[in-house]
Amino acid sequence: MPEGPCEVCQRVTQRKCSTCHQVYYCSEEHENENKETHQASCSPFEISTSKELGRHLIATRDLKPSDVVLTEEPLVFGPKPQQIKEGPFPCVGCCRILTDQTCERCPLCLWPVCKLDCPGLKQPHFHGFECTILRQRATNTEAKPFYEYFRFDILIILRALNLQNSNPKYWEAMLALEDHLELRGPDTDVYKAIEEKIKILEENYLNPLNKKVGEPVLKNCSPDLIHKIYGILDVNATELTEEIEAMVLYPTASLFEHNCVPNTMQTIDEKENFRITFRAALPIKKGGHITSTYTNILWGTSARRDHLKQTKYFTCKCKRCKDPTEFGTYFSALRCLGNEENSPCGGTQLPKNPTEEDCIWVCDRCKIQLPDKEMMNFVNHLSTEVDRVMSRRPKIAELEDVLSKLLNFLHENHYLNYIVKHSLVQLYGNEGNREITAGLLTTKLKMCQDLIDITKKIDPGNARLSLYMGVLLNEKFIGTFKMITMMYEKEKKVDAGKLQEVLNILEENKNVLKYEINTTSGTRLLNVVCKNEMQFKSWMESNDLKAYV
Ligand SMILES: C[S@@+](CC[C@H](N)C(=O)[O-])C[C@H]1O[C@@H](n2cnc3c(N)ncnc32)[C@H](O)[C@@H]1O
Repeated sequence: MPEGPCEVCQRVTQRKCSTCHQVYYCSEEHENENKETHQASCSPFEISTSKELGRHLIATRDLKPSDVVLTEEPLVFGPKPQQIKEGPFPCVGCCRILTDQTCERCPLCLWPVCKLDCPGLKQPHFHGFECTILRQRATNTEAKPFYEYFRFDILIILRALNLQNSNPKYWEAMLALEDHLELRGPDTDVYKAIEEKIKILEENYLNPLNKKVGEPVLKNCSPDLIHKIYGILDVNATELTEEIEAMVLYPTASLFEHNCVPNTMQTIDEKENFRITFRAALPIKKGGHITSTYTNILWGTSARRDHLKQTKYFTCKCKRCKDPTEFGTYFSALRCLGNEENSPCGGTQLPKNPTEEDCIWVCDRCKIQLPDKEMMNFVNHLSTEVDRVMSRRPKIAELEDVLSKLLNFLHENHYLNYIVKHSLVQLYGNEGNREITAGLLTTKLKMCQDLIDITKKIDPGNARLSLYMGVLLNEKFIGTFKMITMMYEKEKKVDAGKLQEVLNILEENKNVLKYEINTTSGTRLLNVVCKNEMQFKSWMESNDLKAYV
């Protein structure tokens, strides 16, 4: 049993705070005595364990949206542990993506950096330690292709291994995390890929330094340990993808259980050493599970389930996964495809039991059944086509063309249609110098509203889709404002309720984006929303118009 000093008398005890179980009290009396002082820091969760979930977090009191659940600094931060074969590459100091390969280099190891005084270069837990290793072969930089020489995927392992020297407490905390080694045995692809990394790590980095120093610089760096650390990173680390491409591993944040409708939102502050903060996104009752999400909630159930199985080794059984319609959104639904004997009947095809392995898809009208594998292959094929179109900055005509093809096979709310429509609503009224027509404006506003309704159903707390929602609300504002000015020019009056509606959209958007200020796109969008608000209010003022108060 763990023990620690009582918060009041310092006597060593095993008894903990009965609410958060995080601090020690030798008696109920001392716990009550310190209640008021401890209240502010009393953890809103306790760590529980179950056979199915492993460790997970349970709320120790009722939490309302925006309440802070946890805030902590990373154990390890570094480039992703997957080899990057095609640029752009990250800066070894801060992992900011470099657009220019011939950019500045670290003066000591000659690895690429964003600027010579990047703060990450000197920090021992970022580039500081590994630099002493990398510089052992700093003369060979041009001998191989860029991606073969600069093995960014090795760096995070060096940083993790160095914790045994630099921070034994963090080292212990890291090794206590789930690694799922039992599913990453010698016959798996992931095992073979790591074996290759271990060879590179030893031959190119550790052995040269050990030779120079005359003794092993890391007490423990056996292949088994390296396999374990890669397992820990794959199962637990958070990926950063916007401007900074990196992996961050946190001690307690790693214990959040997954749910496809997470009840917390997370923000990572890159200016504060990548400190992570989790806030409640939905009300959470005392005793309820506190959840996060490990996958992309803009994917349909089969795609999410497959991703979780491949990368996190479990099958999700949350409410959304169990519901074939995904809360009435039909986010994965296909139009009836028919079969060899029967042509499509116009019905909707949905998985019968979506959480079952190899489930069957049934048409709600003609009852034709098709296997999950066949449906997934078909959707994957369409998804590749959508990715191809989206990657080349498509124009309205291209998007409308791909959408009309998709609508032949997919439900109008299918997640691939969502992606295409989300781009379309931003282009309607924004392409070329032509004024938007009243008809197109109506289409834009309807599409915005449909997407907003879906987004609210799959992410009711804006836990993950606040930027998507922010963009939609902003387009809804633009469309509604345009509609109002058209009406005003024609009739010289506007209903006060309509003006209030616009103000409400702006207010809702500021609320949706309030925790996005740590991301570049979030800040940019919030600035646009504030500018739009000023523009709208000054238009009302100049025309002497008033909304409801
Ligand atoms: C990031 S770790 C979470 C902490 C982990 N439970 C532990 O004890 O260290 C992810 C692992 O937790 C388990 N897990 C998380 N959410 C789950 C869920 N909804 N259903 C089943 N297992 C889950 C899986 O084993 C998964 O690979």
